[in-house]
Amino acid sequence: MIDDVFSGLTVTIFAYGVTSSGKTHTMQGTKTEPGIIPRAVESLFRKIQYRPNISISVSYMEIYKDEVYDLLVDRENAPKLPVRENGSGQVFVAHLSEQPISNVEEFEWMYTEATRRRSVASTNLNRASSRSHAILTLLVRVEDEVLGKALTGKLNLVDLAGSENNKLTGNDPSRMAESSAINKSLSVLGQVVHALNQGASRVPYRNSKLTRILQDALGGSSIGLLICNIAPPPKYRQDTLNTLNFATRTKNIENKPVVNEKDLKPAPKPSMSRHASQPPQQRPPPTRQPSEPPAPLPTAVPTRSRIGRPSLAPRSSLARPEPVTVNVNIPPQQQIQQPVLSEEEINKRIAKAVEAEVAKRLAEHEMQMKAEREKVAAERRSSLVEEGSSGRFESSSGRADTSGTSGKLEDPGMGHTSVDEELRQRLSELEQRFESGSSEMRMLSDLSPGSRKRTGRAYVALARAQSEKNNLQLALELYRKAEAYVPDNIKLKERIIEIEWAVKNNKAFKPSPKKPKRKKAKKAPRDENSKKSHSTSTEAPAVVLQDSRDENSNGKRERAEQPFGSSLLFGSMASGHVAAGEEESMCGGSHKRQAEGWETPKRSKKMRSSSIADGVGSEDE
Ligand SMILES: Nc1ncnc2c1ncn2[C@@H]1O[C@H](COP(=O)(O)OP(=O)(O)OP(=O)(O)O)[C@@H](O)[C@H]1O
Repeated sequence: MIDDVFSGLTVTIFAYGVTSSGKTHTMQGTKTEPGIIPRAVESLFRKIQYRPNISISVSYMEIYKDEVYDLLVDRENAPKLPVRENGSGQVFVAHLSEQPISNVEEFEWMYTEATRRRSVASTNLNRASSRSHAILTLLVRVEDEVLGKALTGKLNLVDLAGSENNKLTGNDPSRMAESSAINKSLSVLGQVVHALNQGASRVPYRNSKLTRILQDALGGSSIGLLICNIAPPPKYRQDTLNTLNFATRTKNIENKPVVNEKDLKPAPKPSMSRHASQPPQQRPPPTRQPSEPPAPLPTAVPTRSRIGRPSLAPRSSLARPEPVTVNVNIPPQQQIQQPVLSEEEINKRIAKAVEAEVAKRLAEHEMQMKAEREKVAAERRSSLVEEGSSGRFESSSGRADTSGTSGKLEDPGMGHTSVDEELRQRLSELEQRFESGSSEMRMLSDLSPGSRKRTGRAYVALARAQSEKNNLQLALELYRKAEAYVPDNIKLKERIIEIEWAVKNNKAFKPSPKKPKRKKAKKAPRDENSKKSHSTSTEAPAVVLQDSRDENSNGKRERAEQPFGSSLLFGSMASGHVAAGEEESMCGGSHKRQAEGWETPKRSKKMRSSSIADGVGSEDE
C-alpha cells in the first residue's frame, strides 16, 4: 500500500474495535513494538532516499465529540475546524495545518508532541483510553519533471475511538458525553457501511464528522484497509461478535481508486491515458524489506478495491498490494488523447473517405461491365460464326455482321476479312468508350441530381437512335451508361434487358413507337392534318416522327432531320443537354408516358420531357 501512495493514490488504514481491544497499540504501538504509523513513516522515508523529487508532509487531526481539531497546533490555539467539500466533491478539513518532514526523527518528534494533545482519559477498561478518533495523514508528493506531472499520494492512518459499554467503562458524566459521541459516530459508520452494502441511493456520510472525513475510504476513491481489533476476554464476547459482523459487511464495500495527479506545466495539457495504462515511472520497486516484517495485526479485513474486482476478498497481511495501474473517475476529455480537428478537416476526411468508397465501387462496377461486355461480345462472335455456318447470311466466308458502326446492316456478301475488321473496330470503339465512361462515372458523384437526369436522358436519346438503326450493341452500351446516371429507372432497366436479349439471340429489336410532340395550343393551333398525323403516329412511327417534326415549325425541322446520334455520341458529356433537347423534340404526349408507366401524372403535367422516374424515359414516348 505504501507503493500505491507513491502512485498518487489515497490509502486509508483504520483500526476498529471495542475499547481496549488494542487499536492504538496497533496503529501507534510502543518503542519496542512500533505500530503501523511509525513503520509506515520509516518505510516511506526509506523509499525516498536519494530521490529529491519526492517530498513528505504531515497533518494530524482528532475528532472529539464530533468536532475536528488540529493536533499539530497547541490545544489552546486549536479552533474547531470545519469540514468542507471542494468543487470535485472531495471532502477536506479546512485550515488544517500541514508540516513538511524530511526524516523519521523529525516525524517522531512532531508526532509525539501531537499525540500528547490527543484527548485521552482513564476508564475502567483502559487506563489511557482514546476519547477521540485520530487521523494522521502523510502526504507524499512526487514530481516528475520529464512527464511534467506531480502525483500526490496520501496515507491516512486512523485510530478510531472504541465503542463503549458504559456499564463496563464506569464512565462519569464527562466520559459519558464523550462515550455517547464516540458511539454515535461509530453507529453512523455502521449505517454508512450498511447503506453501501445495500446500494442505497443515500449514504449517511454527513451524519457524523467521522464518516464525512472517511467518506473517501468508504465507497470512495481511496484504497481502504480496515483492521478490526477484538479483545479476548469473555466479557467482550458480544463486542467481538459485533466487530466481526462489521468486518464482514465492510468487506463488500467497493472503492474506486483515483490517482491524484496534476500537471506541472500549465499548457498544453498532456493526456492522462498514458498513466492509466502503465504504472508511474517513479514508483519504487515493490519489494518488502525482509528486515521489516509486518506488524502482527489482530484481524485484517482489507477494503481495497480495484477496477475489475467486484468484491474485496480478504488478503493476507503479508501479501503485497496489487499494483494500481487504473485511473478511474477521470474526466473523459482527459482520458483520451485525440487530436482536435476543425470542421474543415473533418469534412475533408469525410470527403476523402467517401471519394475512396465511390472510386472502389466504380472500379467494381467497371470490372463488372467489362466482363459483361466481353461476354456479350464473345457470345456475339460465336453466334455470328454459328449463323455463318448455318448459312443464314450466306457469304463467301459464311459470316455476316449486323453491328456496323454506320448502323447499316452489312451486305451479306461482305468479305470475311472486312467483317472481322469491322467487329474489331467496333469492339475497340466500345472499349474506348467504356474506358472514357469510367472516368465519367468517377465524376458522377459530383453531379447534381438534375445534371444526372439530363445526362442520363441524353444517353437514352442516343441509345434510342442507335437502336432504331439496329445498332443494338452500341445502343446497349449507351443505355447502360444512362443507367449509371439514373440507376433507379425501372423502365430503363427493362429496356436494357430487352436489348441484351435481342443482342444475345441475334434478334431485331423494335423500340416502342414514339408519339409526336403535342403542339402547344398557344403557339400553333392544331389543324386537321396534325390531328391525323398524331392519331396515326403509333402505327407508323418512323414516318410520323418526320411528319410530327414537320408540323413543328420554328426551325425544329432542321434539327429533326439531322442524323441523330452519331455526331453527338462521341461528343463530350456537355452535349448531353443538347441531346436531351433533341430528344425532347421527339417527345409525345404525357398521357402516353403515364400509360406506359414512364412518368407520374403529376410530373407529366409539369415537364413534358421528364422521365418516368427520373427524367430519362421521355425518349421512349
Ligand atoms: N497486541 C498487544 N500486545 C500487547 N499489549 C497490547 C496489545 N494490544 C493492546 N495492548 C494493550 O492493551 C491496552 C489497551 O490497548 P489500546 O489502548 O491500544 O486499546 P484501544 O483499542 O486503543 O482502546 P481505546 O479504544 O479505549 O482507546 C494497552 O495498554 C495496550 O498496551
